[in-house]
Amino acid sequence: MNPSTLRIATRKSALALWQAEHVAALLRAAHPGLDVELVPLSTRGDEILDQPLATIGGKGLFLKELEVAMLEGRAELAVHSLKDVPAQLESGFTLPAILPRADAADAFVSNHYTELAALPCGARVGTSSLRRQAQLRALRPDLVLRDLRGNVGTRLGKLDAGDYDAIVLACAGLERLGLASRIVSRLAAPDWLPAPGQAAIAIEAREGQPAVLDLLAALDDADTRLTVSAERAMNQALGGSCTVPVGAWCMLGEHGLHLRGLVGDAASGQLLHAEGSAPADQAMALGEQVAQALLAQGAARWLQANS
Ligand SMILES: NCc1[nH]cc(CCC(=O)O)c1CC(=O)O
Repeated sequence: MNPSTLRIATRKSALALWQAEHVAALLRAAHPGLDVELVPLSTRGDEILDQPLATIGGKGLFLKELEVAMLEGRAELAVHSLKDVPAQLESGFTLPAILPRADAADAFVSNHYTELAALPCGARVGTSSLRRQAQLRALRPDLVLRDLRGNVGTRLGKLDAGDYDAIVLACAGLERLGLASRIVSRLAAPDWLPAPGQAAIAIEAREGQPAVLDLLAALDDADTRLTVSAERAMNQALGGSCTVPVGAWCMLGEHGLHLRGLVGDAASGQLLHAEGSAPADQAMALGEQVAQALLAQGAARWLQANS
């Protein structure tokens, strides 16, 4: 029997609510007559704001409460930023749809400087992401990196208050919130790598409910699924979560998939790079192959130090 209502569990941040509303609108358009509602919830990841994310640890910090809501029958699906979704899902859950990817680049955001290279020696740059810190240190060892947590609006507020000379955010998040004008320049591949899955929105649901999964699968974008699968397979083979300094960027072209990966050390700014190509149906194997190439260069010591 087809469900007549779908309830979407979502975090309450402006970005999460935008993404959940976006999915709701797409579901209503794909399935006229279907009733789609939002179920906004607080998660541990939203509440622990006084510690750097990397030290709180715990994969899926933003997912748990949403998964509990699905297990308790308070929601049929959850909407996430794919980069916040651990490579290994909780058992019993699946991702029936991955939406077409937005701009996966990071954004250099500043009120005084036009790009990273224009920052004066010793400038204060805000980011709590180890991946961003490692790449910033590699390019500009002279910068003073400072932790910066909170949702997108909070981070921009701290920049505007003068706490930082520049901050780094995801372009996709700024664009979704109507804040694209804050993007001063892009930090993009191949010089700079995003997080695995960055800029893709994922729908999570429980396995074993074919009628619901069918409705959700209507929103899946096959090409995005392929590229992010390679990125996530690489991250998983590195034992990664969003708290380790791993960057990945996969492109799909006429000749198949091309994946670039990096593992960095946020403290020293040392980076290890690897890349590889494979036919489009070999996304998982490509991810594992690039991960092996990074491990062969000694990536494991940094991954362990941060797990
Ligand atoms: N870590 C929070 C988070 N998770 C997803 C995005 C951006 C949107 C996306 O990547 O889809 C952001 C904000 C940011 O990193 O600036």
